[in-house]
Amino acid sequence: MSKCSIAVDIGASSGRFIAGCLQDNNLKLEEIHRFDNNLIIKEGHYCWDVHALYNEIKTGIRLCWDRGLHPESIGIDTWAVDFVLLDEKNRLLTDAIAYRDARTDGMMEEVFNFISKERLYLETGIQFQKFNTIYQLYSLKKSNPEVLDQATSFLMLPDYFNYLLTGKKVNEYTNATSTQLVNAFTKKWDEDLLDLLGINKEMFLEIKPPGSILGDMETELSKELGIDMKVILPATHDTGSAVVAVPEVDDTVYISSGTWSLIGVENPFPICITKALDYNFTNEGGFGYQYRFLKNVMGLWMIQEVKRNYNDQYSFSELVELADKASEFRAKINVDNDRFLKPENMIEEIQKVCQETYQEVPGTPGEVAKCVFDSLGVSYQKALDQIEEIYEKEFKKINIIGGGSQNEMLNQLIADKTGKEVIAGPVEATAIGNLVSQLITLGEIKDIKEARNIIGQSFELKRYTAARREEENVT
Ligand SMILES: Nc1ncnc2c1ncn2[C@@H]1O[C@H](COP(=O)(O)OP(=O)(O)O)[C@@H](O)[C@H]1O
Ligand SMILES: C[C@H](O)[C@H](O)[C@@H](O)C(=O)COP(=O)(O)O
Ligand SMILES: [Mg+2]
Repeated sequence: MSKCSIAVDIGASSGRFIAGCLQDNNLKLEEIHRFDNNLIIKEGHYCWDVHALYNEIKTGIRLCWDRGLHPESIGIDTWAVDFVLLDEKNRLLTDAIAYRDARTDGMMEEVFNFISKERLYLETGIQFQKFNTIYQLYSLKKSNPEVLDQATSFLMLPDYFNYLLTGKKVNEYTNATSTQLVNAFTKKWDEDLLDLLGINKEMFLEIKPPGSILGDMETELSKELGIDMKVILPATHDTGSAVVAVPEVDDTVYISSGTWSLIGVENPFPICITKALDYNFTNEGGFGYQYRFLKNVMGLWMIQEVKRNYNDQYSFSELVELADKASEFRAKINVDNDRFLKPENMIEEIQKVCQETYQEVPGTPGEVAKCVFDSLGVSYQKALDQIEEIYEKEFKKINIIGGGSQNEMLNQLIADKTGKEVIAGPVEATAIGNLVSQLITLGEIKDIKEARNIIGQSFELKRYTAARREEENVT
């Protein structure tokens, strides 16, 4: 009987608990639990409800027991950059403040007083997003320096959940790189940089690569939940796990399409050249010490907020249908403007930008949704052009993975706009990448090459070619 594993994939909009095992060289999935993940406000800051999320993890483990499953291991992944700090008694010193919180406004510019943007990029290879951990910690140093002094453990969110399950504290490599505090070449915490910023470097823990076995679940917890499992580190940055699940990476640009759209390529070395800096590409750590040369595009966060602004009156597929019917609507916006990171009302923000740029203002839900999808397409095309400029080559395929790969209209739009073959799926790429990383560690799968072959034959992949080639300028 082949060994089974559990992937806990907690994205910025929802979490899922998926069991997976090999049957006749196919990866069979069983969804055990799914839950929403919403920002909460604590003491004036946007936060993640880590207690509620940990309870969802325990609920999922109990449900495995109820279903008579006996998984060998469990692996947890979440979005990047966010963290908690523990004191010497392992008590929480901070809330899990979210990357969309305003506490990092202006912090990046202040950090440049200590280290130039160019040097920071040369050393870390990480994109400049105002919410990177480095700027969150700098903000904390300014507002509550005593908290940083008391901290003995810096744990990113998957690290924290792993600690709650096992009592062991490490930092996993792929997620650690998203902090912009790991040296892209040594793959270690950049202690010179931490000293430069006056951030307590003692609290950073050993960096462990994906595939590492962290340990067994704490005995008491196993008794409480009825199951004992190994905790294995997948690429705990969700996009790192998603990229593992790209069935064919050669000659392929991937778009990990969820709350964010992460558009990039897998690369064996970091690309820290000026053009990559100017275009704000990142070199996040990947499975097997590959690099994820990619760019963040605002993503389907925008349609999530539009859906919320309409009081969830429309499902995602209904918004896509309405957008498809609003075919005459043409206004487009720059989705990567920081004003879309956390506006009061996304619909009104989109309408304001259309007014400011003297374009037709979207009024109906279909027009609003079409504006979002068309504008995402423009941003994807721009990023693709930049990737091909830096690589000095044309990529043949685009593989869209994640929940957004279910958006058939957007898939076709990307094929039409780029003229490339678009492959859509797997939908649950992050959980699948998480699972195969565990199965490789358990010896069920030989390596990532074999894993990708198995994924390619286990899941339906839809293909789109250009119905019509579109040439448009970015507004
Ligand atoms: N049936 C559907 N049709 C079109 N788009 C969908 C559908 N279901 C989900 N989506 C898109 O997938 C997105 C969520 O992707 P997912 O990978 O689950 O996000 P995350 O991991 O960030 O929580 C939603 O914001 C939505 O735009
Ligand atoms: C804040 C980061 O850019 C973000 O975590 C991104 O890297 C990411 O992984 C988002 O994943 P989702 O599944 O939440 O879209
Ligand atoms: Mg996700």
